Amino acid sequence: MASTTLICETEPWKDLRAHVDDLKRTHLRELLKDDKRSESMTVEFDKILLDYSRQRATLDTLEKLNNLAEAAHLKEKIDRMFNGERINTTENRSVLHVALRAPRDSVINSDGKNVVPDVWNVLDKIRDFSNRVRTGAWLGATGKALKDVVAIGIGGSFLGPLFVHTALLTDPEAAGFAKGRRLHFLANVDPIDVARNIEGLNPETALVVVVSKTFTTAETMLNARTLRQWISASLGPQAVAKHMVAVSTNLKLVENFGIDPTNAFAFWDWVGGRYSVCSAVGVLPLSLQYGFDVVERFLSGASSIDQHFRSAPFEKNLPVLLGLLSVWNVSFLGYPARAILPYSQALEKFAPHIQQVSMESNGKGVSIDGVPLPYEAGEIDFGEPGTNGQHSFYQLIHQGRVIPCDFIGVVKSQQPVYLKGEVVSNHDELMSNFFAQPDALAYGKTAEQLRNENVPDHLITHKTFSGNRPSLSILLPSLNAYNIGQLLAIYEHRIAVEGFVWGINSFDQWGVELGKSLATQVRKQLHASRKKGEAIRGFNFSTTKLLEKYLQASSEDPHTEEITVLPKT
Ligand SMILES: O=P(O)(O)OC[C@H]1O[C@](O)(CO)[C@@H](O)[C@@H]1O
Repeated sequence: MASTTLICETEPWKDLRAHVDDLKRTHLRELLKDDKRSESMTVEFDKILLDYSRQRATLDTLEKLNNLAEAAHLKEKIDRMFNGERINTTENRSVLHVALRAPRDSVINSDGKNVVPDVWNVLDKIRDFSNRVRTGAWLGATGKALKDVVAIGIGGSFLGPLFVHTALLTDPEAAGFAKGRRLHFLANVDPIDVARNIEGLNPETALVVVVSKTFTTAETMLNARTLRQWISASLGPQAVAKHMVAVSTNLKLVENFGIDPTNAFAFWDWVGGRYSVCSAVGVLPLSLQYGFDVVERFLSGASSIDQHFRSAPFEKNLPVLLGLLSVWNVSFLGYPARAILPYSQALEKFAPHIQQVSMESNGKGVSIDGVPLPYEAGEIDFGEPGTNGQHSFYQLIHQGRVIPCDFIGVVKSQQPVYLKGEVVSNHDELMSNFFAQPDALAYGKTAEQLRNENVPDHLITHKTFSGNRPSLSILLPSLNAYNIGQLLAIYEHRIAVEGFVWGINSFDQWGVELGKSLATQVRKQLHASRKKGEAIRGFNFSTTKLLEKYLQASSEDPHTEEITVLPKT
């Protein structure tokens, strides 16, 4: 299995390449006439329905994709991940986010050690701490209950928890447990984000959770120092112990920062940042807001998909099917992007989260063995909840670029409304669009149809829709904590499947390092120019001029004088 052969050199890849021409001769209008095909392109697991009949694929395509999975050793790679092997080779780490949501009695080994008891130790500690904060057994320095939590973190230490929080906000059960509490996220190093977060916030009732896997991320650490100052300026430095806690793999740095290690919640280097929402990264802030029991249901949902992913045959395996179809769309049909279109406002932060999971994982240019890829890996993910997206970028999807779409619908609304006298309930209105859009994309509208509708000749080409635009539909039974966990895990594993087939390392992210080190050089220059009037040196003409302009135009702003109290917004 340790082979350096690129997947594009295998027979199944070449076979799929040749097969593209067969597909080019068909139109989705034709493919969708075959009910048997459509029926076999529908899969259900744990009340989640996946319908991929609107993919530009035949049953033959699926068989060929299955051969590709075999050539890529997909099954072995999935097993190696679950077995805790160090599949993140460039960082020499195992990839075990599945252990974060494994039932208490399961055994998942990393380096011969069962990591599940460690996971549950932290979960128990979170259950206890969040209960104490929520019940008022843990109070702030002035004796007040802590009702506002500010989670500071960026990237994976932000986007996943934000997605889950946003999805739970309107879930009636979760909302009931969150009464009187607020959860805020501070991610951007832009001081505007600080200003927005502390607007209307009283440090006496605020708990700051610093979330950083490394505890070295520049943005997070500056924001943490900023809020530490906000707390000490108002309540005194001794208040920090009551008002700041941390989540990290680097407990030494947490202590150096001045946070009591007993108030630090650990995770492990076998959890990638973008796969960390099921660790204390997400579980702590979410438990503080909704209570641990709700979050535990979220973990169970993710775990149910983990088990399905590991054991279901590929033809019934949701993440595997989704992953293989994505490879088909990107590598063979040549579509570089994917639109994630949830028909639920509760999922408004799902696409931004998946953007990181997918694009940081699979945005790679070399194979896992370091060989430059002669094919593109990764895809551009973006999205908006329907129907907002329909009034924004759908025009491009319908008549411009071909972008495979994921339509995600929910059977039971979190907040049903049915007004007297209306034709349908508000949720049915929303879902009418969920059902209509995939067909509009697939079938399009022909000139002949338009003529039959007496559309004037000069508008025929403008109103013609080519159709033949692929999509898939995922229908969830509802959107409670359990289903939210399932949805998350389906996408996490789908993205891993894509990476496994492309033969890349989906679990490192060297690409973000260069920008970070160049920013360090700029930071030094800004300091030297502002404090010592040093000339700009070591940058190209363009950057030098931009820096000069910036320094000159902002010389009046508070860059040189240190402030001790944050300005009021
Ligand atoms: O949790 P940390 O260590 O602060 O890192 C934040 C983010 O920075 C990255 O390393 C790069 O964007 C992400 O992978 C990670 O989620």
